[in-house]
Amino acid sequence: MADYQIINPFGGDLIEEYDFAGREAVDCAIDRLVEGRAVQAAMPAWQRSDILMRLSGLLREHADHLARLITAETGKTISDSRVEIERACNTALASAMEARAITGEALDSDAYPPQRERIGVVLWKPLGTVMCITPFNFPVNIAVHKIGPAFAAGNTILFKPGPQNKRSAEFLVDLCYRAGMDPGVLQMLIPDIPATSHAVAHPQVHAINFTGGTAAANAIAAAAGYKKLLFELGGNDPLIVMEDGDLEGAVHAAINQRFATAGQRCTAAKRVFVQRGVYEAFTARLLDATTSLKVGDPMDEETFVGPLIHTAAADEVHGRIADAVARGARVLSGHRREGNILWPTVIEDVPDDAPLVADETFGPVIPLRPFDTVDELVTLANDSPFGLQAGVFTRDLSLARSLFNRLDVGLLAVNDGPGFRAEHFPFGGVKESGVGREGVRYAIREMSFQKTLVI
Ligand SMILES: NC(=O)c1ccc[n+]([C@@H]2O[C@H](COP(=O)([O-])OP(=O)(O)OC[C@H]3O[C@@H](n4cnc5c(N)ncnc54)[C@H](O)[C@@H]3O)[C@@H](O)[C@H]2O)c1
Ligand SMILES: O=CCS(=O)(=O)O
Repeated sequence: MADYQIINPFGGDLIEEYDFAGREAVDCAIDRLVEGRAVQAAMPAWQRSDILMRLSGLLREHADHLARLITAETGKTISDSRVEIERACNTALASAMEARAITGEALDSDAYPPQRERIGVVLWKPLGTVMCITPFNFPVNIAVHKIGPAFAAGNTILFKPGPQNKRSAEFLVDLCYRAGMDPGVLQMLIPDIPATSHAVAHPQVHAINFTGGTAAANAIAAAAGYKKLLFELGGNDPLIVMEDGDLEGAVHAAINQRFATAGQRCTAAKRVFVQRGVYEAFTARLLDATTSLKVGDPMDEETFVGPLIHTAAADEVHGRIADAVARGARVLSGHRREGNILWPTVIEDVPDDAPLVADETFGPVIPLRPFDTVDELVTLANDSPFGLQAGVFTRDLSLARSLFNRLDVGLLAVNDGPGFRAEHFPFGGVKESGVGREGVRYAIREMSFQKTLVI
């Protein structure tokens, strides 16, 4: 039997099986990427920009095929997959724009004595070879968020997608080649864990750009040694509804940012805090909206909630809901399961230390938590090892400003949910949500170093 089987999360049919790459294949790919540095060094920025622009066009041209590949391998609904490809086109386009705009700065030595009559010209240079490791949930857009900026910065790239995403990843790499990237500049491999660690530790790999969970991040950090690490990790992001907030907007954000992608998104609204005065009204509207969502076949254009990625994931989320109920929580809607599909679930009275809310729960569950004061809210929201993003619905700008200062997050969206993301905005968290920033311009800087010429 092959090392890995790609199973369709909806229906369970076998899509493909394959063997993982071993250490020899890793060494071969890295040798190729070392040679490919000369290709990048000889290429002017405008040519890199043109290639990324072509990639954006190719992604658009093949959007339907790519969306279907993503849906088949992840169970993400086809409408979600289409949104992902639209985002990936923008990410490639933003990488093309930024590739031309990488600029340094000039410094005059006369700012401090002694007088030296010198000028420093500070430029951004590529790190060399960057290994990009991606998760299952946004297999194309997250990959483009890594490959686009790494290429724009002038690096060569070793791309390791999630094992479930082999087909969409191969198609993406083929589009990159068709756009004009040299195979010496981009190599894709899916090694087993020991061979992945070998690549991570390899002295010719200068940086790891990783998106995924804490366990893998810890293993990568342990293997990497002294090299640049860019980590985009998990979240337990709060959506906050204040008494003066737009309830309709808040319900819309909760539904779209928790039940889409079956809740398997780092920035999903995983905890919903509602101020006591509007708790009942918000809950009633949320339940109304939840029960009308179509659940089922992810290839159906009308489906809003499809399956989780695999049976173990569905077992885990289903088990956490059952555990919360055993601790006194009340299910208001959902908690039904068929195969890997979990019906969108709204639940209240979950104890704050139940794993359903204390840990990152990757599934379509909204735990409602009432609160009275802003101080109480801030304590609850910050009581997490994670700190990715947050969203607040309020008309009070001074409150928004104060929450911006007090919440431990990388982004606060006002009158939107924590799932807000524009591809060119800085993206990343604090605490265990990660290290460094994505968002095209910021990712380019993360995958570059500053070199200074003194004249
Ligand atoms: N912050 C973000 O931008 C962001 C975005 C998407 C997902 N995520 C997080 O990713 C997680 C879900 O994705 P997942 O289940 O694919 O994550 P995962 O950590 O299991 O896997 C991510 C990638 O790491 C690889 N990997 C696993 N173990 C490894 C090891 N020991 N050494 C090297 N590589 C290893 C996997 O094969 C995969 O390619 C969630 O925690 C989610 O919050 C974060
Ligand atoms: O899992 C999250 C990735 S994104 O949608 O926030 O970019």
